[in-house]
Amino acid sequence: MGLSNGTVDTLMSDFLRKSGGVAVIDGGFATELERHGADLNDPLWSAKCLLTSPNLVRQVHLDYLEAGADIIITASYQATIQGFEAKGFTKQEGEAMLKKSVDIAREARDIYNKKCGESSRPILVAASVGSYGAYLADGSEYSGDYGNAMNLEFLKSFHRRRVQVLAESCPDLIAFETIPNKLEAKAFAELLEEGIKIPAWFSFNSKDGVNVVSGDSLTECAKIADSCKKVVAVGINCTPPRFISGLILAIKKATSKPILIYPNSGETYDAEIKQWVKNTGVADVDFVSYVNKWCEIGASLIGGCCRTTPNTIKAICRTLPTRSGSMSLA
Ligand SMILES: C[S+](C)CC[C@H](N)C(=O)O
Ligand SMILES: N[C@@H](CCS)C(=O)O
Ligand SMILES: [Zn+2]
Repeated sequence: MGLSNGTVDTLMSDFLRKSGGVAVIDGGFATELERHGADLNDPLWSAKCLLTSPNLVRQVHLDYLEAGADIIITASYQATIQGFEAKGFTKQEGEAMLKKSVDIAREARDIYNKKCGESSRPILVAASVGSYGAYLADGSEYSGDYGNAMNLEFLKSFHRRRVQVLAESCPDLIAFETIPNKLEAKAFAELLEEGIKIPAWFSFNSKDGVNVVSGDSLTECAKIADSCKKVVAVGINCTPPRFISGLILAIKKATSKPILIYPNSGETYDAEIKQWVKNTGVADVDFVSYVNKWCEIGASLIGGCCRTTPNTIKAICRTLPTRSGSMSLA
């Protein structure tokens, strides 16, 4: 079940209450596809699997639900109409692919709920919207540098139809994620005000533990999210775990909306070879050692981003007092 009666205003508070105060987001999606053998060396990155392996996409969603995730994020992070057009698809086919990303996640939820029967829990499907930098496919979401010629209208027009199509596909939420700069946060906030009926979260990334990756002030970015009525949670993703506590404290000063956190493993991404460099990562046990501290200081949605796995999510569920013993996590 989702939360079919929820409105934009109450969706997140109802959901968090029903989840015992802290909800669990899934883990790295694209990197889990890769662990299952998918080759993501492609401008569409994980969205390539919507074309080539929809069954694997569904299976990864199911694996995260089995691991204990309360929120699953769709495969649309790097799915854009422009990206599909560059591959020779029509605009309509690109739009159909966006819808398919939501349909597959909803199917996974239905399958899982059916299996759980009466012991099912509320589960949300969050439609991912990655940044313009993700579409560029050169790791720009870790620099947030779009050049001096970039402007608000360009970003709004780049994302507009994509956001509309995803919203019309009936996810519970839109997850604007790995937002690297203030201009793009503003573009997303303004697009939401153009009649989008689905609530959203804004999730930024940082590489210094203070600012967002472009160097823009996290406080200013979080304030943009705070001012937008459609935004129901604000936080950080795809950022090393060691930076998270400080970032939560900074966000808390800018908003009283729920705070979400889904760090990566701490490894570094090499966009040229499209691979993670395995030198600075933390093991699941270290990642999870931070989780209760993050909750104590104010986070209420916790999961993992790139290079975390269903095992990370199982470990998060085991460590949360609100979850321990509430489900079997074999
Ligand atoms: C969050 S990054 C690892 C996503 C992939 C990147 N946009 C690329 O295409 O290389
Ligand atoms: N939801 C995306 C985020 C990439 S930073 C993924 O997990 O692949
Ligand atoms: Zn990530």
